[in-house]
Amino acid sequence: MSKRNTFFHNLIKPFKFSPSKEGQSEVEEIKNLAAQEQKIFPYETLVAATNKFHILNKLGEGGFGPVYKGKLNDGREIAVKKLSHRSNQGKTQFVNEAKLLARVQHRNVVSLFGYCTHGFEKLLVYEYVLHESLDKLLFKSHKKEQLDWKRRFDIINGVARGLLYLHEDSHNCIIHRDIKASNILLDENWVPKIADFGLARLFPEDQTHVNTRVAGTNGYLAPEYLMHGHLTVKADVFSYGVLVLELVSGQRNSSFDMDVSAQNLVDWAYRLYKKGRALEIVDPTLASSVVAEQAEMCIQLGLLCTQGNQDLRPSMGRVMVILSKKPPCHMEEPTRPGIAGSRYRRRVSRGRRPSATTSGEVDDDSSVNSQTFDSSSNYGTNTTTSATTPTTRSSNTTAEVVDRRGKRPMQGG
Ligand SMILES: Nc1ncnc2c1ncn2[C@@H]1O[C@H](COP(=O)(O)OP(=O)(O)OP(=O)(O)O)[C@@H](O)[C@H]1O
Repeated sequence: MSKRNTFFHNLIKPFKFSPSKEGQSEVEEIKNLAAQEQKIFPYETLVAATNKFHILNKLGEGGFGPVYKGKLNDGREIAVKKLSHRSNQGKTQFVNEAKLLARVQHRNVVSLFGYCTHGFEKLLVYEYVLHESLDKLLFKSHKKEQLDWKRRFDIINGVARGLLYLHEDSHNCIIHRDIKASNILLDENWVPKIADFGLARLFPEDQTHVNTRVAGTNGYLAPEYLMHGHLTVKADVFSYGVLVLELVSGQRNSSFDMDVSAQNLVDWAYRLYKKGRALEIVDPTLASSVVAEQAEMCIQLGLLCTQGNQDLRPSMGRVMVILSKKPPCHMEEPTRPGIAGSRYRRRVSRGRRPSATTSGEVDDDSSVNSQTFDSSSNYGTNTTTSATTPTTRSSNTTAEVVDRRGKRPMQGG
């Protein structure tokens, strides 16, 4: 090769992709790159770490499949999530998405150590988080005492920090879409860690799934997301607000029964707040530990986050500013809360459009027979969109990495 040709060859070399000089496919190259970043786990390593995915190592089963506890040779404890086989997503894209998520690093977000593909199997490898998820402590009368006010306030702060990171400081803006007590794990120092972030990226919607389900998490869904599929960071802010009020009150928003005249916890809190009696929602278990000014501030903050008008909800940046101030701190007056949505797994028949009620609930009596609440549909994805436009795939359907105005640069599927 002449000097001149060598020069051009070197110039274009880095842009050559598939197949490369060594005959590597694009997938292999990505695999090798990831391996260098130590993100790929050989299947055999995970089999050994979990004792062949032994039932005794099963931590539980969520919407994406079973989760197993494991221990690596280097001593690290891991949680291995075996994704169920519903996705028809290609391997390359799965690897790319998993790589993206594995770069998300924050004290208040569960670390994704890496991933593995093996035949049809797709697995995610997380850091193991010692304590149970928040819901298992907060809503169990014999356990909630472990969560005194300081711990709850720290959790409110920690989750806000984690969400701020996902929304504003990670490589892409990541909208979680499924913030709820069961997705907050607590480590050995009670540091809250947001789990299940970005999982919808690994399970993009496709036409065949669109008409079969409405994903579901009770009581945390922002009304505009539920009713119109309108997804922005403010949907997470809404769910965060519900979580804050749950932490202060020890009550589950979805199964609230403290006051028959109130529709749910958020509504109850708002009514009492308007009467100047906000502190009445505070969990009696906190009687000896609560700092009243902080609790008052958190209630107002929770109400600001759950306002029906998403434009009035604070950003997570503003939430952090509020939380960092010593009470009493000046805050906006919360306006009417939106009614938190519930999503149920149901079969939506083609051609039949469920109507959305003013409460934000999707009213579809055709679903009654097949309405089996099932967290396995819990991708936090296109609930409303699929419910209202069952045969098309909306541009909102798979987005949780979007820009701050709700547009998404990357398309799954
Ligand atoms: N990194 C982890 N460390 C320790 N336990 C975990 C970890 N990730 C998940 N678990 C446990 O595994 C179980 C299943 O978790 P998963 O996140 O799959 O579902 P879920 O949050 O319970 O339900 P859903 O999918 O409906 O949100 C839960 O009991 C959870 O506490």
